[in-house]
Amino acid sequence: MSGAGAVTTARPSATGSAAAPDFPGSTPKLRLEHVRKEFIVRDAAGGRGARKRFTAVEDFTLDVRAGEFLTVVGPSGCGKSTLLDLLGGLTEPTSGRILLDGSPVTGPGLDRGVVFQQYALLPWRSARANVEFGLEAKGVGRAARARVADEYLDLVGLTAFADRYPHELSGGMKQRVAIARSLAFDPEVLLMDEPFAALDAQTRESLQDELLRIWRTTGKTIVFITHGIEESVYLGQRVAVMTPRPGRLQTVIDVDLAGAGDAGPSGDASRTDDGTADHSADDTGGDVRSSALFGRYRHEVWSALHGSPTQAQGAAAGTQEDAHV
Ligand SMILES: Nc1ncnc2c1ncn2[C@@H]1O[C@H](COP(=O)(O)OP(=O)(O)OP(=O)(O)O)[C@@H](O)[C@H]1O
Repeated sequence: MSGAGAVTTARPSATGSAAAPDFPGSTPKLRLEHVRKEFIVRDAAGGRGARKRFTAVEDFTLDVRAGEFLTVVGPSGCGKSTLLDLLGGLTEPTSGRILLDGSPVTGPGLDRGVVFQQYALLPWRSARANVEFGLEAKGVGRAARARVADEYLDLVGLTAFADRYPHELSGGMKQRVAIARSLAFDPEVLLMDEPFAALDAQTRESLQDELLRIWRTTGKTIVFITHGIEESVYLGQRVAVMTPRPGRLQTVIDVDLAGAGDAGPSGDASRTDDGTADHSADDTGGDVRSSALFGRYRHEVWSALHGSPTQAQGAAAGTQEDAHV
């Protein structure tokens, strides 16, 4: 672990180079290799019926190791959701490839759970029945479904609300159900697209802590999209910073919050083996988000998002990115 103050661990993106592995010697859980995504959109300037190519994601190369918590941060419209859709197999790259355990992703699968900003719960089903949904698709029997659903509702602290319907739950509770539903069919990877963006600040912070606890309990690989700098630093072991559209990988910042928010002279209140914030520190008075170390990481991500050389290059190249078709 790096000592407090040793913040800068960013590396430049692999843009334009051969896709060298981020973790030599081991197969990454997920690998994005020179991924580019274009959409065909209407071209208002080109006359009636004209279309043009629109590049949302450009030459994106990144490995995610098994059990890692990776956050992806970038400005609005930079292609974050597009990237998550690609990882989920909901859409295909225009060029480049995406590998899961070394095999190309060809579509959605039960090996990946997706949690969206909108809870996407079925309104006519109770919380338990919503969590059971993915298990039905997997052919799990009724009794086993109910048992697994209750286990995951317990994990997200909703045992007492298992029989409630979505309209009877708060926003935070609905998102907890959505997380339980994604975890219940035991995917190896959890893909989360700004899942807490619609929640108030206090609920968001408590769900961030819950998610870290769940991640530590389950050992899932998590890719978490956000436009919140603080959220990216608080949750991620690494923060992948994207440029404005077309989204390229600007840089990856390693985060080690070990020791941040230390509560007392012992200095161990928030130490974790994985370097992410330990919410239990809050119980002892530690406040990770207010620590100087957290502030330095936040500034580092902020600096990468603003005034980056790649941003200027992207703007300069803008006229070439939207080719007519
Ligand atoms: N199906 C589509 N067809 C055409 N353009 C699309 C499509 N999906 C996304 N885009 C465009 O691609 C760009 C990236 O969109 P995306 O939703 O991935 O960005 P984002 O970073 O998630 O944005 P936000 O933070 O605002 O949610 C946007 O300019 C968007 O308009």
